[in-house]
Amino acid sequence: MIMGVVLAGGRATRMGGGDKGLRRVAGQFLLTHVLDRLTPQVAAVALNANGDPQRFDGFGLPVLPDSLPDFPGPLAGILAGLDWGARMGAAHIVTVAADTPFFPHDLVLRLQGAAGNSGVAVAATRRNGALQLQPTFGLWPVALRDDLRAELLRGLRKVMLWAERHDAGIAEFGTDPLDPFFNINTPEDLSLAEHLAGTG
Ligand SMILES: Nc1nc2c(ncn2[C@@H]2O[C@H](COP(=O)(O)OP(=O)(O)OP(=O)(O)O)[C@@H](O)[C@H]2O)c(=O)[nH]1
Repeated sequence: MIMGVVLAGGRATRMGGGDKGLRRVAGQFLLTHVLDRLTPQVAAVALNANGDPQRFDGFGLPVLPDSLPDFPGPLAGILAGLDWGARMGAAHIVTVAADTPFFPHDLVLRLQGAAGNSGVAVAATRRNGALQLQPTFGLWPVALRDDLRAELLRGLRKVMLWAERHDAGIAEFGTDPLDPFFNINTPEDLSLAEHLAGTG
């Protein structure tokens, strides 16, 4: 069983603070766009976010604070997702970023197809021949959660470094007509997403 976890624990400094997922694109929360893509692909979904969980009440989903507070970066959110997956009896989780509204409808299937013996896979695209890794979009076995906890405590902060240590497979996605991992960091990105949502 694969569960989905939306990584929404960032600080959104380039956006001016607050929750990027609660910004609106085409009249809907960014998080709603993300959930519309993720929910059909997994058995259940949770949000990873710190602070007051009540601001997400309208989504009716579990809100998972980082398992290790004060460890900056998305790895702490992935660990929170793995701990939740373990409690729910899942074998794997798939993580997605809360600021990426157009990610592939076949993300989970393609990650499963790319995973090697370790069961780990991450998404990527290619630009001018070079692989662009998208490690916040990954398939992670719940059995690796104690390994991740130990690595975080040792100082590991980079998702891709942890993925490489577990021989991550790479699921490569096309970018025509749109980079599916276009993510929203600034108010200008939000305007562009508004335009893309209208034309897409
Ligand atoms: N749990 C958790 N998730 C994080 C943290 N930092 C980033 N993320 C998530 O990682 C993904 C990529 O985040 P970024 O856009 O690089 O960082 P951000 O904090 O959201 O935005 P900036 O502050 O503008 O860099 C998003 O899904 C974030 O929610 C963190 O400290 N904890």
